[in-house]
Amino acid sequence: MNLQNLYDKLHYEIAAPALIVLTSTWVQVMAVYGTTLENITWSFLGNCYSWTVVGIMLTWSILSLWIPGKEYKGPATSAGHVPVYRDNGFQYFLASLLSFAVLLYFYPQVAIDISENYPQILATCNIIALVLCAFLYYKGKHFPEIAEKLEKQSMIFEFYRGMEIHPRILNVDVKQLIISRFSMAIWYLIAMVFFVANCMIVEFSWPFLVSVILLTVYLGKFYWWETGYFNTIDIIYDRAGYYLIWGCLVWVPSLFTLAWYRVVAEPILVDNNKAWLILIFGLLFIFLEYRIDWEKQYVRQNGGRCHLWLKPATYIMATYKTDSGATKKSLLITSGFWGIARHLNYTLELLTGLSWTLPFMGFGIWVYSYIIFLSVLIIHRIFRDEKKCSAKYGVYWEEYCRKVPYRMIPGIF
Ligand SMILES: NC(=O)C1=CN([C@@H]2O[C@H](COP(=O)(O)OP(=O)(O)OC[C@H]3O[C@@H](n4cnc5c(N)ncnc54)[C@H](OP(=O)(O)O)[C@@H]3O)[C@@H](O)[C@H]2O)C=CC1
Ligand SMILES: CC(C)CCC[C@@H](C)[C@H]1CC[C@H]2C3=CC=C4C[C@@H](O)CC[C@]4(C)[C@H]3CC[C@]12C
Repeated sequence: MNLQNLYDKLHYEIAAPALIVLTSTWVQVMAVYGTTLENITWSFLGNCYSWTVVGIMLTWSILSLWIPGKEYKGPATSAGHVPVYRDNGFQYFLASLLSFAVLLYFYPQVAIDISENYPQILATCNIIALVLCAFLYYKGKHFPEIAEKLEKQSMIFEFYRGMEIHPRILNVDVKQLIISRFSMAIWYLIAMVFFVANCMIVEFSWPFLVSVILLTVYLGKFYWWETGYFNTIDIIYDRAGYYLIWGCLVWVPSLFTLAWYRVVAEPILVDNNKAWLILIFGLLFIFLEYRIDWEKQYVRQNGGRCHLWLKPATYIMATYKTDSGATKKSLLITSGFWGIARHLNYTLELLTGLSWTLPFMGFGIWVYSYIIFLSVLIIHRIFRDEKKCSAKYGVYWEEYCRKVPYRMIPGIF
């Protein structure tokens, strides 16, 4: 067996089933042992409370995509299909923020109830996610809406990877619903709820508030730029399978919220002065990340005829061929932040995640779970993205890598 065969065997036959088993087990272990809350119990089927909470969140997310409003057309797939999204992300964010705040103001006990039912909420998300992934697999296998080119693989791998790129159910784009509506909102709801529960069980804490403020600004930024997210590899290339759908329905509300869950019933150890410093740096990181994503959009929209950092923008005019054989042009920016490192936005993503974790220093390794996972995800993503860019742009990508030799930290990596 040569190296390529060995890699394929590992990738298709071992990694995917192993990840399914490991991640779904980890979620349950963490829900029971990841906190010092006293009344934690667990049930594989969830309970009435958890089904109500998840049901309301799902209905809220579906409604946001059903109400009439502005549309955004995403990039065409290789089969020429143009996905259509609802362009009301920021309104959805503001409405969610307001509703959570009103709910917590009039019914603060909900914070304790949700915190104590957190394992059941995850169990409920898990059931919904597995049923949805099975449905999407069946639908994509037997009734795909768009005939995309697809390599045949083992059933487990296809379930993990997914079948369709842009599946729709009841006229709703499944990826927009699950990734950018449900998972981002439940991430936020859980963080807010743990903050209020901490105030009620222990006492009000500025460092905890700083952490929630940073998440609020980060998610606000995400929704402000939501249509930009429809141009990323998750949306353009990845299929709606276990990785994305289970990941966003279960992994995001569990692992991404673990730091807050760990400290929900504990007095916070970091002092207020450190918390202010973390807030200043965290806001700076979020702003810089936004600015990097913005620079790419700005230079490309202006066809390169613009300034970055008070100087004319520089770029490589790359050409590439589409699946239908047509030749197209695209800019690879070599000035501004894109001239410093090829994935500086990922560096800032990590620093931002770290900034809302640091207020919980002193509580051991649990609170760093998200940042450890994100580091692995991002390194893996860099190699996936570069493979994609190298195949798309060929010599132009090589030229870009020569001009901008580092990926995340100039001089190091
Ligand atoms: N919290 C989390 O779990 C994660 C968050 N993120 C965040 O999501 C956001 C989007 O991420 P993502 O789409 O992965 O990454 P990028 O925004 O970095 O987009 C990568 C794409 O940009 C284009 N590109 C690459 N280099 C250049 C250049 N020099 N000039 C112009 N275009 C270039 C290429 O696409 P093309 O085909 O258009 O040329 C490439 O595939 C980021 O802010 C990131 O930090 C990402 C991963 C995980
Ligand atoms: C099943 C698991 C082993 C892995 C699941 C991974 C997914 C949950 C995540 C993969 C990519 C992630 C995201 C990418 C970009 C984003 C933009 C950012 O501004 C907000 C977060 C996110 C949407 C993020 C969400 C989780 C992933 C989809």
